[in-house]
Amino acid sequence: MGRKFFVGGNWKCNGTTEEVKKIITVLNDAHVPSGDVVDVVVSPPFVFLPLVLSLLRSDFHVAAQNCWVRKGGAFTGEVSAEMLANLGVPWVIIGHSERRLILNESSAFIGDKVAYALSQGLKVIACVGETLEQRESGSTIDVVSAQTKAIADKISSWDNVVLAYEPVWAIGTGKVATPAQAQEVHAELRKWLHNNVSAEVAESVRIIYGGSVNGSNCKELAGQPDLDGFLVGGASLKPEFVDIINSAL
Ligand SMILES: O=C(CO)COP(=O)(O)O
Repeated sequence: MGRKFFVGGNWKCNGTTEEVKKIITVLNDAHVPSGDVVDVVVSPPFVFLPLVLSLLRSDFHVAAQNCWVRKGGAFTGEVSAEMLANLGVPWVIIGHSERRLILNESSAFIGDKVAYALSQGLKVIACVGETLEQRESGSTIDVVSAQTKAIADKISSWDNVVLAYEPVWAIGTGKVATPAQAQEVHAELRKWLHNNVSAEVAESVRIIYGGSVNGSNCKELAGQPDLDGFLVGGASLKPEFVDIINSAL
């Protein structure tokens, strides 16, 4: 059984009600492969989740961009995994580099979050990726392996996890990883899973790429054997997101 292609759209901290409605209209009108061929998941800011849940076509799914690390309670400003489950949000993005680097979330904290979100029945898009400095010093594989280990240490099943490789130097920079650069890291991550989790998990877990993916570069990236889809930032707010979904074919 092959791995089903996965295309996520991370809207980050963008959008107004009117803009959200426009994006949804484009997505709802789009001709794309069936849900048997590709999983499409859009991730609006928390405040727009109910609107997106109510308007979005039923073959596309919704993700939150973060959630709290434990059960909710006295944690001002946080949104818990239970709340997302209660709202009917099936997916959550955890460990995005913007949270690791700007909000100082550690790998151990992210591992705890992934484990808690899974325990509440959510599916997780877990992100890893190296900075430019780390790439230039030759530590890319060590960095992404350690980030993956911090997650693997806390979870007992990878069934509901998609791993997103997002090199920090490629995010929002227009500097996309070459297909060969992406394939090399994806293959190493799969090897890490094989050696440290199991052969079955290595074979079945989808490893998706994020970082300056657009309608023009997606097809070549999608052709790489260990690349099972995308996590798209900027281009997920534009009609070309539909072209990226169609790169699944
Ligand atoms: O961070 C990303 C997706 O999570 C990628 O962002 P860009 O596609 O804007 O580079």
